[in-house]
Amino acid sequence: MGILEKIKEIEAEMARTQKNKATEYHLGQLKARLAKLRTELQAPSSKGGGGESGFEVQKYGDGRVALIGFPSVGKSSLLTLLTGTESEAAAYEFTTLTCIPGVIHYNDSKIQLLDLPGIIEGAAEGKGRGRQVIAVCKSADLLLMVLDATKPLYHKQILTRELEAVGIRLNRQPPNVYFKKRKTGGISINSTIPLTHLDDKLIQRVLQEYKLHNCELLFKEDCTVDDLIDVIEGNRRYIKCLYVYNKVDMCSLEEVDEVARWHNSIPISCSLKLNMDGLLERIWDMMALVRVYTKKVGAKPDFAEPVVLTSDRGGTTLEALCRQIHNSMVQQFKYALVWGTSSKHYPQRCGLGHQLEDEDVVQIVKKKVNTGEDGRGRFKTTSDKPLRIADREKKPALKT
Ligand SMILES: Nc1nc2c(ncn2[C@@H]2O[C@H](COP(=O)(O)OP(=O)(O)OP(=O)(O)O)[C@@H](O)[C@H]2O)c(=O)[nH]1
Repeated sequence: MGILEKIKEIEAEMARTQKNKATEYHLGQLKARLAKLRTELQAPSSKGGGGESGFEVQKYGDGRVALIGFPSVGKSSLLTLLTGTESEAAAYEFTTLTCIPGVIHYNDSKIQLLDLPGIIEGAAEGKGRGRQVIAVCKSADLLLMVLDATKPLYHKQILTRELEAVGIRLNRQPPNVYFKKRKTGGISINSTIPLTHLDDKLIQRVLQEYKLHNCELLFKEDCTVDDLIDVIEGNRRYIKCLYVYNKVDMCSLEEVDEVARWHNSIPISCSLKLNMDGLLERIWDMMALVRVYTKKVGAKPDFAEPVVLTSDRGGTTLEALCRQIHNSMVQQFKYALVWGTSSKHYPQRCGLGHQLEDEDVVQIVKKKVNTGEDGRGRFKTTSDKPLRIADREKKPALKT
């Protein structure tokens, strides 16, 4: 029996099993088995896995945003509007067949925007180009789920389910659980808070399914069995998602007003270029990019080209800034003077752990290089020993 058939069989069994206290353990075990099979399905060796030409686009800019949605919802039209990159848009479905990249220039930053082929129900199991599209989605910092405002609302649920099936969690934080596999010592389960959805027996059943006989689990929040499976699988991607309702030019004012009030949702119209500024603002807010302007001693800050930091990739500390400039900068770093909202006074003298905020100005002061005269008439070398004249004469002449 193939993986897909096994998945179908488990899904059917779960659908016909009544949910009650007595079946809870069996259902937990089935969920774990399903998660294992889905992970197997994602493996590059399995049929349809891995990359496909046209989908591997190099990362560019300060962050990556991917457009995901059903066919003909207006993804290509949106890419063209936001980036100026031509992506074929037509009234028929599946116009876009590969990954088309564009760049949004906003607030001195460059954000890569990817137009992807439309996906259909069953994408997670390899229907259409679903697997390739989803693989690209996993590499994005933000997803724009483009939905047709004139189509039924359950489209959002179908897409979310497809993404969940491949381990993408939208607008959620990883469960606060410490999990470590061990070689010996048996299973240790602890929690700092009462668990209302899990008990020892259910946890043991899930661990059994994964053949885990020696491990440590510490729950720091009230988790469900799905959270526990996510923690054990360890390959989940937690991505922010903005729900973009396009084609609102065909909706009534009341409907547009309602959409605008939903959480993480924004109404737009590509045809009428409606709310494009609002969309860019929301993308910017959700990406949470931090622009830092560097400055040399006695000079004005370089406002033309900021160093852009993100909390997801590398963090927003002074250390992350140093690493972005050059890896050796962390070793050379003595302290930094910071002007901006993150500093208590102007300028504030800060260490590597200081958290920077958007539009801060930073002047990095490096440690003194250990060469030259040390002020007492001695020559210093890196080993801090005086350089003898004999040593200096031994040095080879510079080649011209
Ligand atoms: N009324 C209306 N039509 C729109 C809007 N945006 C796009 N369309 C139309 O919707 C159709 C599909 O647009 P595309 O941009 O090709 O959609 P897509 O999601 O890229 O489609 P695929 O490539 O098949 O995935 C085109 O005929 C567009 O003119 C809009 O805001 N309002």
